[in-house]
Amino acid sequence: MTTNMRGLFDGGADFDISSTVSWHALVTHQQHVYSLHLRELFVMEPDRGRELTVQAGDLRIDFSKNLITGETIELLAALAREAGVEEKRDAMFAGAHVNTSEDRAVLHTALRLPRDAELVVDGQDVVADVHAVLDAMGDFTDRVRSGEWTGHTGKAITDVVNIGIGGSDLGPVMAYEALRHYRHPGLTGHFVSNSDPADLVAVLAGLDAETTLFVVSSKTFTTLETITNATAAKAWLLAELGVGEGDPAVEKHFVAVSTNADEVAAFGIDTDNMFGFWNWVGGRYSIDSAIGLSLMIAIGRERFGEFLAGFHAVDEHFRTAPLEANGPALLALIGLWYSNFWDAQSQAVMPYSNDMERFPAYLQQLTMESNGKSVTAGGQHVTTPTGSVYWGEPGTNGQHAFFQLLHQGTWLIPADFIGFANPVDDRLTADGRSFHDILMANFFAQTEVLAFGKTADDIADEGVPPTLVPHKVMPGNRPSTSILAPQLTPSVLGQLIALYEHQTFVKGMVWGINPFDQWGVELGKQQANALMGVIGDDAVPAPLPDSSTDAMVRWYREQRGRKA
Ligand SMILES: O=P(O)(O)OC[C@H]1O[C@](O)(CO)[C@@H](O)[C@@H]1O
Repeated sequence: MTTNMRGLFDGGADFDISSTVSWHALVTHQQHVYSLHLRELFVMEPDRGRELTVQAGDLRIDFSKNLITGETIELLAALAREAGVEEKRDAMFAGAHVNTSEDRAVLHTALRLPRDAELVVDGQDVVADVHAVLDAMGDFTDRVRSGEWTGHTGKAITDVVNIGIGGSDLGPVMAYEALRHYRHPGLTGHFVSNSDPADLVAVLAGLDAETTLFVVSSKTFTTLETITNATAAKAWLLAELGVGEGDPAVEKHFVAVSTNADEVAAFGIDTDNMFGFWNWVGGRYSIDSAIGLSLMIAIGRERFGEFLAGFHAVDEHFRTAPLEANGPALLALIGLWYSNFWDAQSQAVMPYSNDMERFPAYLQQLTMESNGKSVTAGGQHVTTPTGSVYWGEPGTNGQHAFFQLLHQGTWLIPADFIGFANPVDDRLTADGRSFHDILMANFFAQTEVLAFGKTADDIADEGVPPTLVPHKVMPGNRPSTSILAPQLTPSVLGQLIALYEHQTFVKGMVWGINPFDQWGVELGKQQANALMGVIGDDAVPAPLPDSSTDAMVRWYREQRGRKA
């Protein structure tokens, strides 16, 4: 396969997804589905609960409570085919340069290939490279977990601080929290990301430098927040240990995860203690690369292997299942159905798992940094809305906060519910009742009530006063997808992440955009650097171009005791 995929991914300057036959068919079809309520759909198709459920690895994905019919799926699959989703998927897996604006392969799927798989890209044996790094991570992890790796004063490590931001933080912290049950009992993980010093200060306050290991995670090793935090952490460590800059103590307490060996060395970290990855791993697709080092230290190399195997199971499903029965593809296409044909602007994700609290935040970067684009890969302005706003909270907490709007508000907000049959531990009961059963009863109840609601007649029949009836009507017909798995294991977490990675890809491919670059975050970084000089300088700044920023900056300088 050629590595130059510009033709396929640019789609040709004339290709406009909203002008395709399938798109027009979906516009017409939407009017038909709009006239039906989920109550009617379940009467017309009594077995749709089973028929519209797809198995992807261990994930049981029930799409039946969506505003769809069998025909909707056929039309959406036709749209995906017209957009070339299958060819683009195959090209991505094969290592083609699908990230056209940066001329890079996109191979997070290679990070979870088994050791005996084969993939050579641009002359490089990718599988061998991946497993060499995994082995190095595993060896290091074993040494830290066993106490063989010690700090400068010979004490075993008790605390691991991951310093990173964006994809170099959200994946590690989300997975560390989600896999709480699998963590090493003698090691505590901490995550510092924000350039607000409060983040680092709060973490350092509870730490003993002698037993702390910092993992500085940054693909580029130039990210302002990460380098600032790492520099401050190094100064803290040196002061706490009573040694000076350049002291070899740093090597025992700082390791790096990066693609940039020069910057790692310049920072003062021994590149023997650097775990590498490659420019074909995007930041938001990197938790399964060396960026997962702090997670591997927490859960051990075997569990990390299971985590990767989970990703791979869903990769294989995505790669081989027909679109009509393909979990990630359907999740994407039904999401796109709401964005583009029902004017839905957001997508809620509700994990019924407290340990998955950070999953919605993780998905925000994955989906919104990927698909928040308004030009196509070929540089044309898109003709359709793209990237939804992802948000959510664990159930049941969300029920007592924003579910009111989901049930009776005016916006159409499709929601993904994620739940597990078995808790990772069920030691506590409430009067003999399982906590977990209470949690899951709520999961099932919410998806049921969102779909079917309660009519004015039913409410009146209960003797509710007529003036109160309209307030109590539950319209129903609110779509949700239920994603269930046997248990939140490392493998299942990997499967869930891969599910959302691939749904993000499919959406991007239908929209014709490049989900793998993020040019939109650059200008803000440059501007912050420019303003650093303005707000921190002794000299009174020259007038700034706009009166709002100018007045704010002068006010800020005054507050900080600087000349305004
Ligand atoms: O790992 P790095 O290079 O520090 O980048 C951190 C994050 O910054 C971004 O580039 C956006 O600013 C993300 O894509 C990335 O995950």
